[in-house]
Amino acid sequence: MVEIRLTNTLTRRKEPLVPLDPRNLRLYLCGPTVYDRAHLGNARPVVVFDVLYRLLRHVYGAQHVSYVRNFTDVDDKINASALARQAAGAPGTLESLIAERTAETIGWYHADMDALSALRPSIRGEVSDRAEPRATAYIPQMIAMIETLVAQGHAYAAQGHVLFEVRSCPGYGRLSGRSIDDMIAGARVEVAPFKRDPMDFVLWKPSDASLPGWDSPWGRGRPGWHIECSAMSEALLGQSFDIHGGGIDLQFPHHENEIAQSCCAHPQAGFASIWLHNEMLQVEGRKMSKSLGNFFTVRDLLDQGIAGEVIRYVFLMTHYRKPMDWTADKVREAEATLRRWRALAGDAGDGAAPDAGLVEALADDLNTPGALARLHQMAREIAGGGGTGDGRRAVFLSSARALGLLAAQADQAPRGPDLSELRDRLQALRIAAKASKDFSDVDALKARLAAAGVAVRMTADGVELTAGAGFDPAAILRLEQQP
Ligand SMILES: Nc1ncnc2c1ncn2[C@@H]1O[C@H](COP(=O)(O)OP(=O)(O)OP(=O)(O)O)[C@@H](O)[C@H]1O
Ligand SMILES: [Zn+2]
Repeated sequence: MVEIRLTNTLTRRKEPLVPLDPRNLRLYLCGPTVYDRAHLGNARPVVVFDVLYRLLRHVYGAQHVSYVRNFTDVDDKINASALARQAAGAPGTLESLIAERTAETIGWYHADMDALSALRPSIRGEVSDRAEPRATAYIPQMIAMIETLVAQGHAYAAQGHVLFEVRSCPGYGRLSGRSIDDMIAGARVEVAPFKRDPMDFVLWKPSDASLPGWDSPWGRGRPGWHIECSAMSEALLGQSFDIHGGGIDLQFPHHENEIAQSCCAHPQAGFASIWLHNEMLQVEGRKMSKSLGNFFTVRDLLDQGIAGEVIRYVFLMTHYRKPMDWTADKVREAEATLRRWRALAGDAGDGAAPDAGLVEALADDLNTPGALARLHQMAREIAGGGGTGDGRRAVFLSSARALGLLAAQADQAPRGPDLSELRDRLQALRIAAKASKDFSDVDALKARLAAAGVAVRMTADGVELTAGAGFDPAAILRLEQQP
């Protein structure tokens, strides 16, 4: 079996991946906060971890890999953006504005990441909403974990908040490699009267009547960001799992705090064995970020006619542990290469095993530049002729596909009817209607879905859409394009 080696941020070494359970290799990636389109930087971890996910599926088998990537759909940035839209005159309650926006953003995220040929997360190979948990669906688990931390003396309640007491956690700072005192000196920690120590961070905070909130032992409130991932990873992957990932910007404080919470709640468990972090996509030497305003979205590039596969290739050109820039030269190189490679692969058959040298490059800490170099070499050999052309072309094609490149046209076209965006929209309208007692928008969308051959079933926890007889994809497309 191929030995996979990964650089573990926790130990700062390249280490062999030793699965806790080879029949269920478990991977958690911190997903997006859903209030806006993903920018190109947000797509880098998705592509990097998709390469890892594909490699794990190749080595261990798709049913033996679980990949969970969450949606953070409760967050102060989401609240602030909904409040701003309300202030600008958008109709509806804050709750309905938030529900609409998070559902819409999740639909955009899926469409954009699908365009980059990123496989959807799955649990033991099964793609479902469970593999992409929304934080708001796991509030009871978060409350239970906070209660455990309070009971074990690692957290305290004060003025409607619950704070994690950082100095109660022996290994705190190990992931980021800093002492608590250095962190206080270097970080912009929020000093607040209810904190015993400025480093203590929020597990739970109070919500006034105008903000989303849930009942808890500490009053109506909402979770802090860090506890979301600790609770969701435990619920779906267990107290110990193999790999936890994200961008390097999450190393501190988000991941340091996740470790503190999970390891103090379950001192006998290991939490994540390997911490894997991708470096940043930069613009003129600075991280591309919403707050700096130096960003463009994946959708902007797709709309300019740059193929998702080209964006993916540009990411693969740089090793994940190095910062990178997006340049027009790289785009030209990717487009020319992919055009040549498609022509070379021609009608090669599917199903060959990928080249061992390429798999070896990926197993060596996801060396994607090395894997691309191997593909270039294979392409030169095929172009140079030689008798066994067909077999070589089949290996070339499956090797490119191991990297998520040269997908079959059928894979790129939407597979069957994807009704998730419309389902999310109907659900958002329904939440809004419950608040406003005006169901006319819900009824109108239901009628249009029925006319397009879609059966609608409303249950206590959600909406189910199924394509029935008379399903009309063109009508669905028109519905999707209507605001
Ligand atoms: N410039 C970047 N390069 C690579 N990864 C990034 C970049 N910016 C954010 N990420 C990663 O994107 C993922 C989603 O993060 P999230 O939705 O919280 O974005 P964000 O941090 O709010 O973005 P921003 O920093 O622009 O506000 C995280 O894993 C984060 O590390
Ligand atoms: Zn997280």
